[in-house]
Amino acid sequence: MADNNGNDMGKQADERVPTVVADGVDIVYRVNGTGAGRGSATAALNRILRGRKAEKAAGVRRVHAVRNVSFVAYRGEAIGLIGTNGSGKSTLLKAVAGLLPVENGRIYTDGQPSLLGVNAALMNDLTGERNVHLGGLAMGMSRAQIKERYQEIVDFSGINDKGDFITLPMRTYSSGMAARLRFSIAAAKDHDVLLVDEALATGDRSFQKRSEERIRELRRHAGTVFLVSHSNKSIRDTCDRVLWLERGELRMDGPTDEVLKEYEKFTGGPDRAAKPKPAAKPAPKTKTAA
Ligand SMILES: Nc1ncnc2c1ncn2[C@@H]1O[C@H](COP(=O)(O)OP(=O)(O)OP(=O)(O)O)[C@@H](O)[C@H]1O
Repeated sequence: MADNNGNDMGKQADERVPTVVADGVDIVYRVNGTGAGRGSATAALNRILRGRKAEKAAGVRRVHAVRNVSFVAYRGEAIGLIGTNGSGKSTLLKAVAGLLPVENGRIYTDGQPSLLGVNAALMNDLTGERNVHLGGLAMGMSRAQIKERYQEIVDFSGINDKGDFITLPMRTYSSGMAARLRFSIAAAKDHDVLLVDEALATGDRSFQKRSEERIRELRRHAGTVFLVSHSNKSIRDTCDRVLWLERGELRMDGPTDEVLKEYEKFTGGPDRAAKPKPAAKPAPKTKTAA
């Protein structure tokens, strides 16, 4: 049993395998064309040649999205990333995926992280079927593996539940359907580090449940899963640890229940998704004027 000094925790940590280490990470966006010299060739040249000093003069605004964030993630963990809008969750996830440079600090990863965002790019003009193949190849699966998993992916996505949609271009899908397909493709592979950005929020409840189960499975297969979500319920059901970001700073890192308790105090109560849904009631009767 763990004592209050956390001795047991220390022992456990020694046995665990770190998969992501963030060490004092700062991430800064630069937004061009916000002031004088906007868009001019001289301003662009200035930015290239004179670097940081000239940034301000050339109208470059810096947005400091993540500030001095450090944590260690271990194999087999599912970690929720929470925080109010604009607190830096997606930015941090992109940096862990290697898609954004860090300004200061370092991010080390063991294995290949894969970012699965609602915006993860598939080709809108191609059919769902072609996208399953493309997505699979992009994740490093062989053609034979994709063929073998194809039906499983389509079934999991539920895209064909209401007709033969998988042979239609993705642009004809609703946003929820597209998100489901993206998640299904990504979830077909066992990832070293899987980064999920709000993908569960768009699906309906039964799809969310399947996805949560798949996340638990991925964990069992020794990967690490990060899940960004505004649904405290999804976080509770899927994650055993939570990182809470606020204004780019890591405000809390700990067991899900502890962190969510503080977060809910901060935001003024549990989110709507966490509350039991009232049974669907017929709309209140409005007396129609005869
Ligand atoms: N491409 C960008 N260029 C400039 N600033 C950006 C860019 N993307 C995000 N930001 C800024 O970085 C900060 C963090 O944004 P981020 O999208 O990481 O927050 P988030 O916690 O994921 O928000 P949400 O819950 O609303 O999705 C915000 O202030 C945002 O305005």
